[in-house]
Amino acid sequence: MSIVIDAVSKRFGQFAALNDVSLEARPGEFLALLGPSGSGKTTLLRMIAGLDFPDSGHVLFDGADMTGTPAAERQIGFVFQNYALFRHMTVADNIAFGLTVRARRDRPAKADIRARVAELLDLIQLPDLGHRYPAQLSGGQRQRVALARALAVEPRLLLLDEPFGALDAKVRKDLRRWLRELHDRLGLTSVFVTHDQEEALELADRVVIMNRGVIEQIGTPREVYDMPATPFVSEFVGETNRIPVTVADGRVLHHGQALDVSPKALANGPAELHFRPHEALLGDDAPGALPIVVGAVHKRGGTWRVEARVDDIAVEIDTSGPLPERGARAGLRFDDVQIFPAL
Ligand SMILES: Nc1ncnc2c1ncn2[C@@H]1O[C@H](COP(=O)(O)OP(=O)(O)OP(=O)(O)O)[C@@H](O)[C@H]1O
Repeated sequence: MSIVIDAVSKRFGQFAALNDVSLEARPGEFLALLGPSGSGKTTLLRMIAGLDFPDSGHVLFDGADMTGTPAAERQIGFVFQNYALFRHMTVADNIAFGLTVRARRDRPAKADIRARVAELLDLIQLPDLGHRYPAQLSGGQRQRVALARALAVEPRLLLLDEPFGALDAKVRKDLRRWLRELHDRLGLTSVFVTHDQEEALELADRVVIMNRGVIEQIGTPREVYDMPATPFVSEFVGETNRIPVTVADGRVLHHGQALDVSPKALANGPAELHFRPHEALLGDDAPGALPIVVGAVHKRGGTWRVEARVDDIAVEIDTSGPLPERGARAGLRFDDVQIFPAL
């Protein structure tokens, strides 16, 4: 199923939680909504779910306008971080819940519900735990049961709000791989809210980066990492070094000295150079290079991480080449670099 969010805005009193947000999820796509706390991710998810309604704009599923349709009629599966299982019900009864509460005419026969629950227990790889109570499960197992409960009603769309937020790093990593496989196998369209960039970049086909109620960029994990559209995305996704410069008549100046850097199409005025540690080439302090003073050096994975300073600004560079001495003057060059107008 495809989802279209068309110019959706939502206010809470004077506060604009979503401001003219538009995006599309293609059928079978896994979208991550990524952004800092309060950026509007959950509000947007709730509009898609039908748990809340926009002040203006539209929500379409497969082209049909669902803007005012309540959640119960949207055929959606939800998994929330704090969407606790019913403690007094067994795992099997929890999974069956969405089917057993249906009106009699839509409710499957008891034997069919049992069969469906057994199928879902297999799917979440907990085939023998149907008789247990939630308190007898680990956190990761509970979230898998929550997912099975969401899938029981055969949703067309799966919405997940920080489903693994409360779990430890290792379980989280395992579960997210498993979730991605499940998404592919079942042919779902999924929207996943997270503020963990690693999770978003690893899981999603495309990442929607949100900030203060607007979308800063929508792109593949590679696009948002390698080609950040805004300074916010550059800072929020991955590590970034930022150096103030000036654009003047097609040149990029640092303390009046021209750098070998393309100003792209920027107008004259103050600007900011953004580069990731692996994007700088460490060399000598020749004209055109950004001058640095080398600090500590330490091993990081297969490369060296060099800490350095540009004036009093700390920068970090990854290199596998010859290592400069601490205190040495050196210079940085760039194959490709992001440059944004100063805010
Ligand atoms: N019912 C509400 N009434 C008033 N303000 C609200 C309401 N729901 C959300 N907000 C505000 O809207 C903003 C966006 O909230 P939202 O929950 O969408 O953010 P989020 O990006 O999901 O954050 P988090 O990562 O912390 O969950 C926040 O500033 C929040 O305080």
